[in-house]
Amino acid sequence: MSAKPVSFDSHPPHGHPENQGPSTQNVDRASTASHPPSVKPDPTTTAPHPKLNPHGAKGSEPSSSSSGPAELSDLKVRLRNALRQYPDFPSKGILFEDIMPIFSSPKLHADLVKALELEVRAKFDKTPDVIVGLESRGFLFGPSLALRLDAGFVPVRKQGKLPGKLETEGYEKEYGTDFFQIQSDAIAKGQTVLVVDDIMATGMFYYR
Ligand SMILES: O=P(O)(O)OC[C@H]1O[C@H](OP(=O)(O)OP(=O)(O)O)[C@H](O)[C@@H]1O
Ligand SMILES: Nc1ncnc2[nH]cnc12
Repeated sequence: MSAKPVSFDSHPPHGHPENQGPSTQNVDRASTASHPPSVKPDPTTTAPHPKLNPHGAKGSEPSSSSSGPAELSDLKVRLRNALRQYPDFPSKGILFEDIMPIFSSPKLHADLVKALELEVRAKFDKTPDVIVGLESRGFLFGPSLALRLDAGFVPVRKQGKLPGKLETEGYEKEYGTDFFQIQSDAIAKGQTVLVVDDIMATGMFYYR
């Protein structure tokens, strides 16, 4: 439905040409479910998209009466503060953003799904028919978001994992090369698709 990635975080991705400086997050702060992070104002929060349609297309009614731009920006602050940074992992020069503290907390996990739903509804005037999740960490986000949007879920997997007729595409990553595959009949002609993943690092997969 869009060739351009929609970033949950409005910072350019790590390693992207627009983001060669140090991380804007606290590298030495470790937050966990049992030690929740402090909430700071989010200077990167943007105004709601003009296409926001609260009564629009399929499955477009957010599931909470308190949802909206203010709730979304609050959720983004909490989620960003839950990330943990590991410098020089898995190799020197990489700042690894660990998303797992979000999933170890039921509250943050619920916040994440809610925020993704609100973001999609704010960004697009029609919800997607299919959510495509990229292995591995895209699988943490895709199925729960698909349920919230009344969409199907289709996996894109690393080479050699899917049976049947496949489409294959190679891509460069921040620390390596890999191949993605999808089943050829997984998406029907005319369906709108939203691709979901955990993080843009170099953005190579999206921008090439
Ligand atoms: O912006 P890019 O440079 O393209 O990098 C981002 C990609 O790299 C990671 O996948 P990876 O295959 O390393 O890990 P995973 O299997 O744990 O998801 C991450 O999950 C993104 O898919
Ligand atoms: N900097 C990074 N942090 C977390 N996951 C990644 N996958 C690729 N680059 C990454």
